[in-house]
Amino acid sequence: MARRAAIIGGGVIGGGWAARFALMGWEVRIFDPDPESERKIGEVVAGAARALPMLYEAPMPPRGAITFHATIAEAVAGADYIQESVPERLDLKHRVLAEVQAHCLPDAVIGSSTSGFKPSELQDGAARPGQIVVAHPFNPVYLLPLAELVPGANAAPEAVEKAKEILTSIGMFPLHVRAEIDAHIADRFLEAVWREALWLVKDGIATTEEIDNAIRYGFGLRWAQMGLFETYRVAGGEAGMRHFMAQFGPCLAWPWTKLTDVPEFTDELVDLIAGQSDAQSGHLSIRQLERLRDNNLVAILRALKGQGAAAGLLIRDHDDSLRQPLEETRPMVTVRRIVPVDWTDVNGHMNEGRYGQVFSDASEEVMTHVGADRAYIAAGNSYFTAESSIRYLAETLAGEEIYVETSVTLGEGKKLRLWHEMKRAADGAVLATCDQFLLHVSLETRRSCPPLDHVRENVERLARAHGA
Ligand SMILES: NC(=O)C1=CN([C@@H]2O[C@H](COP(=O)(O)OP(=O)(O)OC[C@H]3O[C@@H](n4cnc5c(N)ncnc54)[C@H](O)[C@@H]3O)[C@@H](O)[C@H]2O)C=CC1
Ligand SMILES: C[N+](C)(C)CC(=O)CC(=O)[O-]
Repeated sequence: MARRAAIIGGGVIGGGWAARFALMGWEVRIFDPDPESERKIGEVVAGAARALPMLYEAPMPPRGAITFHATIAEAVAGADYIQESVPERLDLKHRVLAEVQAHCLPDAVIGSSTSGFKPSELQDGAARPGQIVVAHPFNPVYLLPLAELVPGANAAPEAVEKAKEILTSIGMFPLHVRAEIDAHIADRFLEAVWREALWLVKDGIATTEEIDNAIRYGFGLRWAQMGLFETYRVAGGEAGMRHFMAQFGPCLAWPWTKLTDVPEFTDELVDLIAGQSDAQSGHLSIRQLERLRDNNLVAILRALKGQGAAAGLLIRDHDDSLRQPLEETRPMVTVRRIVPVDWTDVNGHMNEGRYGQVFSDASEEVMTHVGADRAYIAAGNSYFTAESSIRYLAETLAGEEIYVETSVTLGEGKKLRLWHEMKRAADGAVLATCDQFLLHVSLETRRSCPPLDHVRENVERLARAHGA
């Protein structure tokens, strides 16, 4: 049975949480007094359903149901995990948390999305302070894995462990923040960057667009893959961090930054920033910007996944955990996936090279299933493709769900022949076929040779079952 999450407050952040939980197979119950919330969350979920599955090669779990409820009591009933995402006001958060605790299971985890409040401030006066933690996410919650998990001194260790288990299971990276401070780790950092950016605009040094360019063409790219310290270690050359600090440390005493001096938040400053932002991006709607952002994030995260680096490594491991063993149907469904944005070409459809990749993934699934898995390959045996013939029958677009049906048409000694049909999930249309001939090889001699007995027997059994 699907696990149940409750989302209290379904705005930008609550909607993102709802989408991530539902797309990871959780039943989601939402409470938000805004009469428009169902429509707004529907739009966030639609964007998430397009973007999140593109990060994965494995099929996503069946999507959990999202339902809307008239009271907090109804929404939190029976929930394992509750995420509070109401506006950033302490009195409101206290009232909502009290209502949640009056009706939820005593061993449910209650996470708060608060960007700035400390957990002890939220736990203050609570019926069961040990149940409440800060789980601070990043927008868009359905794509960015980080959740700062701040328990403070009062959260129960079981609640912290349970929160880590649940956040990890939905593909997030719970960063355990050991000491509670205002704004946790990441927002403290972001506020410093924001403060400097406001000064630069206010002083007429740079426009909003120039500042964005300074980030996205340069250090923003470095931060996504190495963060700050590893980046600067490399910048110190062979002598590393010590040299970097000796060379640049003294600059901190120079008047390069405004340090903690905050610009006055006047209507004039708001008009200046909002006006420049309109000039920079006003030709695009927020939904268009969200789509652009999501496409770029998917492409960046997939590139990092290919490298097994930073957040990409987390997604790769999560992807592995979502894989299900192949079922011996006739034919076998060897691939089920969403076509990611970075697979399309100038014609706006899936590039022909990616068809080869899909069929290669399908044959790898067959190999794993018959016992020619990673351990078998590491021991020096494998299959190489000797010939494949692909027919491209229909266009395939980014975001479409596809699957491959595979039959073993020949399994005889070192010969293995597979017939793949790639289909569109929406209507079952055949998009492409592939007739693939593989030879078993020794990785030592790089020449063909018979497979080990268990692999040969499995291949022969499948060929008999599937018929020529
Ligand atoms: N927007 C952002 O970039 C981020 C915000 N956060 C945090 O997430 C929380 C929510 O922020 P947003 O989603 O941006 O705000 P938002 O204004 O988009 O959404 C807040 C939602 O709470 C609902 N709400 C108001 N009173 C409520 C009540 N009594 N019970 C249930 N729902 C109620 C509103 O109708 C609204 O839909 C805040 O604590 C914020 O600090 C965290 C990370 C990023
Ligand atoms: C602006 N903010 C403080 C609400 C931002 C966050 O809390 C995290 C984010 O997504 O940038």
